[in-house]
This record gives sequence, structure tokens and C-alpha cells, in this order.
Amino acid sequence: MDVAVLGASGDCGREIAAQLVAARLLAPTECLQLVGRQEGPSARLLHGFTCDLVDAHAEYVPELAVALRPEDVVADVWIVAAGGTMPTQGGPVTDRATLARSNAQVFQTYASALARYGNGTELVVVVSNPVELGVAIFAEAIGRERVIGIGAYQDTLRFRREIAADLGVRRQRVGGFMLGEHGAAQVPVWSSVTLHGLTAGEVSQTITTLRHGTEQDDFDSLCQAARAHMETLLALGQVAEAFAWLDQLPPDARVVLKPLLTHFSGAKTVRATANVTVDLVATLLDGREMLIAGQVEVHSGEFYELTGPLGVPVIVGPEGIRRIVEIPLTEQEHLRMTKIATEVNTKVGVWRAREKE
Ligand SMILES: NC(=O)c1ccc[n+]([C@@H]2O[C@H](COP(=O)([O-])OP(=O)(O)OC[C@H]3O[C@@H](n4cnc5c(N)ncnc54)[C@H](O)[C@@H]3O)[C@@H](O)[C@H]2O)c1
Repeated sequence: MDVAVLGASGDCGREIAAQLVAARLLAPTECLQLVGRQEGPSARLLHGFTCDLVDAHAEYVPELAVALRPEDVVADVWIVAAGGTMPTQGGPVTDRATLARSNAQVFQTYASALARYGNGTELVVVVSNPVELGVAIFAEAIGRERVIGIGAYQDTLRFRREIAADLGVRRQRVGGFMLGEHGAAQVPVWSSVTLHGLTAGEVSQTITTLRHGTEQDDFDSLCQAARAHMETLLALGQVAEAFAWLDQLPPDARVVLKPLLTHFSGAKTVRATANVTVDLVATLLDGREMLIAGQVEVHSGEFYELTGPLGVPVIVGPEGIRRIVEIPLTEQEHLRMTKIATEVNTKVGVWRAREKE
């Protein structure tokens, strides 16, 4: 199988390409295409990056190729990491709406090229933000079965890790999903949390302790207040103090805020993002079937009555989405998912209308 990384000159794209090669997921006869733009520095940089990858991994490096036009991209799996991101310190792009303005065109350009020149079986993994917008645009162009956004996959792994950290256990011993929208409007599905070796009663007691008495209804206000304080500490240059302060919040709030602090610290969330992307691509290349959380285009009746691009539990396999899995939700969780789905659909509708103007 061949893989293309769109935006391979960027921080995430380069790390994804490097981790893909280091993980030896592609045989030397398979191709890793590094995709950039004819204008800008990527046309130069990607040739240098290719040489660096070969130097580092000469014994098992796959065939490497540079593509600088959307119509030249040829691969079984397209990883979309192209487009703008939030600045790490101030700057013009500050929210997802602004990001949507610049990235909608990038999504549309590659989606149109794939619809026109693809063979009808390629899979698309959307990393770029807003993930929901990318999923909506690619799903419309090539059919939703072949398009998965990694936002909820990433958020779910973070949710499990934060819970595991508080309990002093390994992440593998924790189950549970973080659904909804990638970003601030996540839905921590505490009712889906499982802890290996504990009974349902023990899990329930443990969760009450972990949540510090907070409820689903408190989640937004808690995250907003915490973000304001985190930004105050950041403005004072107190990054270590900000991380320490975040650590005393409940795990679900940390899932929302720690990646932001990591981004604004200047480190960005590049390695973890590449790690989950490569993990998902490994599953797809392997022909395995796996239950993950991911952003997909949901049809009515598949996950309650919700529709549109949303982070939900989904079984993926080598041909893409096999099935969306409707897990039980509490009334509060269901209400929050419904509210977020409505908001996401409104936003994506506005962003897409603006892009078509
Ligand atoms: N889903 C997640 O969990 C997650 C995590 C981190 C970053 N992201 C998103 O991933 C995207 C990339 O982030 P980054 O930190 O690598 O940004 P970056 O600015 O470092 O890199 C973006 C790259 O895209 C390239 N690019 C722009 N337009 C292009 C086009 N038309 N064709 C090919 N390449 C193009 C740019 O040249 C640049 O090299 C952003 O949208 C960011 O928000 C998502």
C-alpha cells in the first residue's frame, strides 16, 4: 500500500512521515509520497527532507517521492496534514472559524483532485483542523465511508491517559470515549469508562472521586474558567506553573486544556498527533478491524438521531468505515452530544457557504 502525506513540509506532516518510516509500516517497494505546494518553501524543503529520511533509515526506507500538485497525488491512504494552524504565540489565526477560512480551500482542492483522479478505494485520514470541516468536504467528494478524522481518536486516548495517570495505572487498563467536536466542544462520556479489574460499582465510585464532584453540565464553564486562568499564567511566562495548575483539574478538563497549553508553549502537539495518526494508518494497512473514536459523517439513526461530521465510536477496517457504534449515553451526555452536533452542523454549513462564495 502507498501512503501520501499532504502538508509533509509542516510540523505535523514531517513528524507523521518520519514516524511512518521509523515504524517500518511500508515495505521498500511501497511508496511514501510527500506532498507540498509548488509555491512557498515546501518545493525545496521536501527534497532535503527526503534525503534526510533516507540517511536515517536507509536499510528499510520505502520509496520516497515528492508531489507538488494535487493531481499528482497517488496513494491508497491520504493523510491530510496540510493547511494553517493556530500560531503558538499571538498572530493572525486565533480561532477555528479563521482556520476554517484558510483550510476549506485546501480541503476542497485535494478532495476534488481525489474525486477526479482517484480509483475509488483510497482512504482519507484528516488531521488538519477544523477536522469536522475536512471530513465534511472529503466525505461529500468521495463518499463518507472512506473518510476518518483523527480528532476524537486523539481525544479519547488522552482521556484514557489522564484517567490512568490519576489512578497510577497504565493507559491500556482504561476504556472510555471522548466524543463530539475536536477542540473545546468535546463530550467526555464518563458512562463509557471501564477500569480493568474493577466492578461497575467500584468504577462508579472511582469516577466520582476523579471528577471532583463535577457534572456534565459543569464541563463548559469549568473549561472556560480554567482556560482564562491558564492564559493569565501563560501571559506571565509561567508555563511550568500553568501545567502544574492544570494537573489538579479533573481528567476531562485536562484533555481539553493540556493540548492547548502544549501548543502555546511552542512545543505544539506534533508527536502525539503523529503517533495516533500512524497508529490508525497501521490498522488500516494491516487489514485489521478496530473500534475507535473518530470524526465521521454520521447519518440519522446510526448514532441516535444525530447527523453530520461528529466524533463517534466507529469500527474501521481496510476499506474504511464499517459501522458506527451507538453506545449507551446518559441523558446529560445525550443532551450535550445533540447540542454539539447542532452547533457543528451550523458552523460547518456557514464555513462551506463562505468557501463557495
Ligand atoms: N487533529 C489533531 O489532533 C491535530 C493536532 C495538531 C495539529 N492539527 C492540525 O494539523 C494541521 C497542520 O498543523 P502543523 O502544526 O503541521 O502546521 P504547519 O503550519 O507546521 O504545517 C502546515 C503545512 O501545510 C502546508 N500547506 C499549506 N497549504 C498546502 C497545500 N495546499 N498543499 C500542500 N501543503 C500545504 C504548509 O506549507 C505547511 O508546511 C493544522 O490544521 C493543525 O490545526 C491537528
